[in-house]
Amino acid sequence: MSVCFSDRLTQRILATKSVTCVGLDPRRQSLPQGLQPGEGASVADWAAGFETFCTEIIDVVADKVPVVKPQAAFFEQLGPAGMQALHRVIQHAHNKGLLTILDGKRNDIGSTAEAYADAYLGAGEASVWGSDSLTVSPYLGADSLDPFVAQCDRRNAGVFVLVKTSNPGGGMLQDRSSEGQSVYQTVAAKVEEFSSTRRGECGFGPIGAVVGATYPEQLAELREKMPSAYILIPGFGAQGGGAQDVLAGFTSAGLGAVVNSSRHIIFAHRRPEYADKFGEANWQDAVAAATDEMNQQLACVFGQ
Ligand SMILES: O=C(O)c1cc(=O)[nH]c(=O)n1[C@@H]1O[C@H](COP(=O)(O)O)[C@@H](O)[C@H]1O
Repeated sequence: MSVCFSDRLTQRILATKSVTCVGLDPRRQSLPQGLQPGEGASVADWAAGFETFCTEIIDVVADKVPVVKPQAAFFEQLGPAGMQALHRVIQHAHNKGLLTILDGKRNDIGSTAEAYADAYLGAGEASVWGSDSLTVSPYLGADSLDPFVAQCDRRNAGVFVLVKTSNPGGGMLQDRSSEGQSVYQTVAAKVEEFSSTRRGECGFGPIGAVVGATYPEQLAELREKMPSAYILIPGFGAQGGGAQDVLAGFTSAGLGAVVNSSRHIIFAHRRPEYADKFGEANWQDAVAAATDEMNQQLACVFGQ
């Protein structure tokens, strides 16, 4: 890959006029009936169902959004068959021109983190996964992030470091203060340090941050503290975040962030407002409608 991750993301955002990230979180019990393999099905049957589900979603949203975020956990639940499905889902997204954020929230001590970085962000035959970017945890310290940053440099990959997560309990650690600074502020400063020396043409670097839509005040604060970092904003839709909550994450040109929604888009056929209109058999149309709706709700970021 010859172009910086942040520039590739920016190009896709401008081309699609969308800041929506569609989260691929396949859950057995929520799959459309037609894709549920039935009683006594093997994990391989479920993996096939997940793969069909995710690739069909990709086909629907490929021209509507810049990026998709497969959540590794749901594929890992299915063992090797699930991991192979995940691999093919990532490839399918790339074949359709989408960027990928693999949501694995990985990390370990530096020497092991190197293996994670190589596994998920490596290139060609060296990597089974070859994702464009990966979510990573900062809780083993700055040296644990170095291998991921090195991989960003080597391969023009990207990472999103957990800074202020969307869940209610995240504050237990992230809001803790010492020496006048909270943990999330300390992590944000590190992210900015990494990205500020690696800015692409768009003005942002490849080391991004995760900040939940459920914390709009902190999002505004963190946008200011990390002017060089792309922000992945989860928590839109099913977790209660709305367009007004995420506005502060963007620059006046509508750049610098992408907003993830998983359940509200991929299982839109189960939402009352779409269930009657499309029915379960037309779940792909519900995905398209929910994606269009989110794009419309977020169109305001371009006109701030
Ligand atoms: O890293 C993430 O993507 C993430 C971070 C965070 O703070 N909160 C959060 O919800 N996520 C992920 O974003 C997705 C949210 O899914 P929905 O609540 O269904 O939109 C899930 O895959 C979560 O694992």
